[in-house]
Amino acid sequence: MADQGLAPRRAALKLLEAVLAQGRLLAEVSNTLDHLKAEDRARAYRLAVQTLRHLDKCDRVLKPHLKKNPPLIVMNILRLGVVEICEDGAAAHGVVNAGVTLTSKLPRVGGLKGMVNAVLRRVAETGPDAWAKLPPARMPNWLRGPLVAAWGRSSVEAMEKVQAATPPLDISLRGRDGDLTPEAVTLPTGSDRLAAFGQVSKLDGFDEGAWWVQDAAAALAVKVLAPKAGERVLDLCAAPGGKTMQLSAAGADVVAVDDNANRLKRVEENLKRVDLKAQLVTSDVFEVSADEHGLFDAVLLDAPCSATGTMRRHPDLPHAKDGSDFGALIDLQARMLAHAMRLVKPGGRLVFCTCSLLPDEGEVHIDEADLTGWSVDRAALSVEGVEPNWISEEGGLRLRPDYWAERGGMDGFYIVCLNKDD
Ligand SMILES: C[S@@+](CC[C@H](N)C(=O)[O-])C[C@H]1O[C@@H](n2cnc3c(N)ncnc32)[C@H](O)[C@@H]1O
Repeated sequence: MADQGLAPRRAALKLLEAVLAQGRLLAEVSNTLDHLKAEDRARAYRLAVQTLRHLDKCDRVLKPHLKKNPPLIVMNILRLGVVEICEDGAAAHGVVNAGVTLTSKLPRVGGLKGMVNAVLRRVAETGPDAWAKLPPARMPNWLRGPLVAAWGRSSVEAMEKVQAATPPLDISLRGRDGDLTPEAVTLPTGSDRLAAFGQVSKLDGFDEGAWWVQDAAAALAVKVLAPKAGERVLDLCAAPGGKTMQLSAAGADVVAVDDNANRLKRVEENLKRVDLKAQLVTSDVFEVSADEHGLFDAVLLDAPCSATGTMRRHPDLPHAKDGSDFGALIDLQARMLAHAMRLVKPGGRLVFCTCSLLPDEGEVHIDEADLTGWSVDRAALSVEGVEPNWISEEGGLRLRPDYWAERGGMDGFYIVCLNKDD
């Protein structure tokens, strides 16, 4: 790292500060890297992601060498050093020098450069062995507690093991005849997976619009909905449009709604690239009325949620959040579900899903919803590749990062299909 300059490290520190001190998500602050050349940008982002992915493990390696934790900025310099030495196997002298130089230039805490030097030297001696013996990084307690209560300790440990690895890239093909790189393997549910990949837009078939990036778990929601050609389908909370593309590719007549105009623009761009169509509506879900749009054969509601199911791809999330906004999200999901149910034709169906690992954002909604005139459609879950133990008591699909662990896991998701009486 050091021999490639300090700029990417400095940028990685800024990203870590934004996540750990300001509670911002990496996606919200990645534009702070815009001034860097592409190679440094990628390196800075990767360093920040790796540090966040292994944060608890970094701290455990550092603990024996620290009398007390230094200020956050210095702690983050040490954490970056641990990741480079222990995870990346970088040459220690370069990492130590970089850590010392970065610390020495900091206002007020520059005097800690001697401590940084001593600690990183000790990490270079004993850190890699300690690193190899440590269990995967644990999630922060605010999230680990509820997940252990929901799924049990050993399941959470299995999730943490999957989340410790860089996740593969999942792809949905526009048609099965699409041309993809030969390294891709087809998963039991039909998504394609690449274990290693570089820049996504440089992969075979991207420019031709042969596929789009979509986690295999996320792709299951539309498979459960099973759209038929010509059906009118309402896609609520549609951006950035992975599910919109699936619906349109199946030949459905899609109305896609999102209240975020910028994100809906991405749906437009995505549809254009893959040469698919949908009617795009910038609107709050609660403003969508049967008077204006009629009733639909099927409605897909991919409600805003804690996104705790996506942590293996977004390891910043558990460190940026503290769960304080989840109550409001759970309430919003319940109200959205009730509204979406009003937009389904008699005899039609509704798929509700969230990329959350918390039962309060999934199973509990179905347990508590007023389902008069509706039934939970268990048969809809008979989708290729879905395993029986993924089906939950109330008839939804519970997907977890530790499923398919040997293949690289999957996003956590909850998906349920409800049928409206005729
Ligand atoms: C989980 S994401 C949807 C992902 C999308 N279905 C896909 O497959 O690519 C949730 C979306 O809900 C949108 N959203 C949040 N609150 C909304 C509201 N009240 N009305 C409409 N859209 C909303 C957000 O802008 C965000 O794009």
